[in-house]
Amino acid sequence: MWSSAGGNGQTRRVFGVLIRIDSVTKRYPDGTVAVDRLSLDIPDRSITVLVGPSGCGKTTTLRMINRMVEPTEGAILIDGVDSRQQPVNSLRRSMGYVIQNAGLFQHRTIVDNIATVPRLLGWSKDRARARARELMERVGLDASFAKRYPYQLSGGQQQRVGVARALAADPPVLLMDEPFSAVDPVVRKGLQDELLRIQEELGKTIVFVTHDIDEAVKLGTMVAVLRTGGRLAQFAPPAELLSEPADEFVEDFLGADRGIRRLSFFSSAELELLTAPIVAVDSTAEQITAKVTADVPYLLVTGLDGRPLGWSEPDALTAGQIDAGRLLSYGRPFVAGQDSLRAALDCAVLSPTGWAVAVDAEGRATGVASQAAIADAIRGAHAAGRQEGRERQEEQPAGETVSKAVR
Ligand SMILES: Nc1ncnc2c1ncn2[C@@H]1O[C@H](COP(=O)(O)OP(=O)(O)OP(=O)(O)O)[C@@H](O)[C@H]1O
Repeated sequence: MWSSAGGNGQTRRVFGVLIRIDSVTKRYPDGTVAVDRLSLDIPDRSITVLVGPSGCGKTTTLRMINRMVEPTEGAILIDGVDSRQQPVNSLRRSMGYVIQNAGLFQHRTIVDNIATVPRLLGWSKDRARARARELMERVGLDASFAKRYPYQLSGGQQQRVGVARALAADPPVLLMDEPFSAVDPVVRKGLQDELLRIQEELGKTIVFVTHDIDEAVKLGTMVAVLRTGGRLAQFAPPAELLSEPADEFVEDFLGADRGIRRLSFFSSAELELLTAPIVAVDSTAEQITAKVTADVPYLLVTGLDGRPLGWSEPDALTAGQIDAGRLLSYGRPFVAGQDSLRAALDCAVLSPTGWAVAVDAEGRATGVASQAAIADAIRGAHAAGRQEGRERQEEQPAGETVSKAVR
């Protein structure tokens, strides 16, 4: 067992390899090689994303895992057992399957759509429906939707039903094929966040196909980048992908800003915060004067509850009583230790003073950081990340590679 990437700043646990794709090739009858000698170790209880351009073999790979497509060569091992030795029906029951546009049965109510697999397994109607209602709550669907039909739901709501249906028989594995591609970006973000939360709660092993690299980086504990012809270009945790793309293809596929996006994986916990430039709104002129040093071009004024009110030049404060209405905006603060260095940098860039304001979970100011301090922290995090990557690669067998992430 080892620690792994956390899509929302949490450290996730990865327990071992659940699905081993061992030198698998798929050649369709017309001669198309969709997947070419692909080997991947898919870790247990985490999200592995298959990403790549259209036609690179993502769906074929996913379908080979539940034997909707049979490999031409190579083997797929589930928990160490060759999938060909398992009856297809029981194999598929152990793997929930979610597709784009949800693929719901239009003539069945939402509750009965979700209850489909439990009913097939012989559960009574009442028990299957009770399970379906429990899952509706888990995926964030209002109970009042239970008796509606799919056409009476929005696209995003239908996708939630699709996820609930796949989870109904509590399979250890979820296979998801571009499940969120057909919804708008805002709904999509909500569905992604929900999936991370569900994964965190339920500890499923999820194999997720997308052509969207941002989605892959956000969701993946591990990301497999495939190139046309179904060949593996790189298999790595997202932070490593961003910092060390294996070749030009991966680099191009990652797109612009990968340096900035990489900062999402660095915690702000090590960032050095200054508390000296913080003054309470009821401070006396003497107290304010005592805070002023050459290093502090601005003072952050906080309310009596400790929350930031705004920035001021020291001179404007030492002259007399603090007028909260005349302060410069402090912009958007970051939560120290919880948010990433990307968030801290964003705060500094947007701040009228160039300094970022750190707060605790209750929103009380805990310190401020200059852009220079954030740049130092970024250099430190890069060095630590490189070292961690080297150590992990030395310690772990190929494929069993994961690293820490913070968003
Ligand atoms: N049944 C089939 N017969 C012949 N060729 C096929 C078949 N299914 C898929 N292919 C081909 O295999 C290749 C890989 O297809 P696949 O659907 O796995 O790619 P993909 O990466 O999921 O693509 P997309 O992102 O466009 O969905 C493509 O060239 C496709 O045309």
